[in-house]
Amino acid sequence: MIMASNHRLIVIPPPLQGHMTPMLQLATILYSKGFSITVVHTKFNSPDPTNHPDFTFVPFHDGLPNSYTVSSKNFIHISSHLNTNCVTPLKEVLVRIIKEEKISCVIYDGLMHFIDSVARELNLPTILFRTTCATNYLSYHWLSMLQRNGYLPLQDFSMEMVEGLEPLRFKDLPIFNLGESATDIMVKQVTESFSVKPSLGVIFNTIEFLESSSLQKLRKLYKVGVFSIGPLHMCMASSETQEKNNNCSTSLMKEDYSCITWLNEQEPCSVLYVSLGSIASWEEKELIEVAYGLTNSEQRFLWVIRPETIESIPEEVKSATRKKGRIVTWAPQREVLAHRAVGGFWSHCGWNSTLESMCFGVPMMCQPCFGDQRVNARLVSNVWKVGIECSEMRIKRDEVEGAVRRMMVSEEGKLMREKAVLMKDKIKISVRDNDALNGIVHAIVMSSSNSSAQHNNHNSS
Ligand SMILES: O=c1ccn([C@@H]2O[C@H](COP(=O)(O)OP(=O)(O)O[C@H]3O[C@H](CO)[C@@H](O)[C@H](O)[C@H]3O)[C@@H](O)[C@H]2O)c(=O)[nH]1
Repeated sequence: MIMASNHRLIVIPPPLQGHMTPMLQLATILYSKGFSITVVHTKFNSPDPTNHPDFTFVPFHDGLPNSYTVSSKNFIHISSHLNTNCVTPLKEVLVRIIKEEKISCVIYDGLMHFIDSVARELNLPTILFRTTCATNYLSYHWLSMLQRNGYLPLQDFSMEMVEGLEPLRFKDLPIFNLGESATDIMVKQVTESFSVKPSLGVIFNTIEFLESSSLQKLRKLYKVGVFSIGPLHMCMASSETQEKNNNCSTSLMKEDYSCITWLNEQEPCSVLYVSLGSIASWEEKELIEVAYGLTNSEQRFLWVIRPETIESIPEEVKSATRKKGRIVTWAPQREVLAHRAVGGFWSHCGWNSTLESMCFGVPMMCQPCFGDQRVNARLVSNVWKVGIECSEMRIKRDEVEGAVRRMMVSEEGKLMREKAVLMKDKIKISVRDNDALNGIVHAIVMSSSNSSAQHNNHNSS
C-alpha cells in the first residue's frame, strides 16, 4: 500500500454546505493515507478549524459580505462571483504557500472552475472533485451540447425519455427554475466547467455499482482517471483518522442534538425526517400547508426549518406541530438518519442527503427542488427503487398528508423500507471492496516523484 507522508495537498472547498462537507471528508480520508492537508477557503461561510486540528487553514479574500445568506436565489451568483473575482486573491495565497513548501496537488470543486487555470499557471498538478452524482454530470455534458446548438433555455419538461440519458426524462434534466438570468449564468458556468483539464484525475463521491454505466461514459470523455470513492462519509468513518480525531464535524451551522433525545423516546421506524438541505426552502404559504399536512397525517415527524425561514411560521402553526412533531433549525443529520426511530426521509434529494439516506437504509419521499436533485430523485425512485417519487405533488395539506401516509404506513412504504435495508448492506460491501482511494494516492505520489526527478535531471544537466 502506498503511503503519502511528506506530500502536501491543497483542498479548496466552495463556501456551501453541500460542497464543503464532501471536500472536508475527502481531505480527512487523504490525511489518513499520510498526506498533509492545507484547506484554502473563502472568508465567507468558512469552515471551523477547531473541528480539524490536523489541517492548516488559509483564507483568501472573496469580496462576499458576511451578512449574505446562502439560498436558492443567490447560490449561483455566489459561485459566479467567485469565478470572476477570486483569481488574483487565490493566486497570491498559493504563491505564498509554494514559497514555503512543495505542493503535490490542488484538489478543487468544479463549482469554482477558475482554480484550474490558476493552478496550471503555477505548474501545480490538479484533481477535479465533483460533488454531484456521475449521471448528473453526464447530463450537464448533454446540456452543454444543447447550449452549443442553440436549444437553451429548454422549453420541454415532458415525460419523454432523453435519448442517451435513459431513464432520465426531459423533466428530470438538471435545470434551475430561477429566472432567465440565473439560468443563463448557470448554463454559462456549466459550459465553462467543461473546459477545465485537471492533470491527475476526476473524483466522484459515488458508488461504482450504482452508476457504472454513467461512470463508463465519463471515463471515455476524460483523458485522466475517473475515480469513484463514495460515499465519502462512510469511507471517512472507516479511515484510521476517525479514531484519532472523532470531532470532524463539517457543519457550518450548530447542530441541535436535543432532537436525538426526542428520537430516543419514539417507536422504531415511526418518525419521518423532513429536510430540504442547506439551500432550498418552502415559501411561507407552503410551510403552513406542510405543517398542517404533517400534523393531519397523525405520523411523528422531525422537521428542519433553517433559521432564516422559521421566523415566517405563525406561532399557532408551530404549536399545532408540537403534538406529533419536533422542529429544529439544523439537525445532526447523519445521526438522525442512523437512528432506529426514523422510518422515512422527505428530502429535496441533494446528493449528500441521498447518499446518507441510502447508507442508513432510510427510504425517501423524493421532492426535488432544482438542478441535480431532479436527476437524483429519478434514480432513487425509478432505478434504485428506494424512494417514492413526489415531484408532481403540490404543496397542499391534503396531498402532503396522503404522501406522508404512503411513505410511513402503507404496504408500499413498508416494502420500500425493506429494499432500503438491502441497499444499505450492498453499499457497506462496496465500500469495503473499493480500492479507488489507492488509485488516487498512487496518481498524486507518482506525479510528484516524476516532477522531482525531472527537476533533479534538469539541475544536473
Ligand atoms: O439539518 C441539517 C440539514 C442538512 N445537513 C447536512 O447538510 C448536507 C446537505 O447536503 P445536500 O443534501 O447535498 O443538499 P444541499 O445543501 O442542498 O446541497 C447542494 O450541493 C449538493 C452537492 O453538490 C447538490 O446535490 C444539491 O443539489 C445542492 O443544493 C448533508 O450532508 C446533510 O447531512 C445537516 O447536517 N443538518
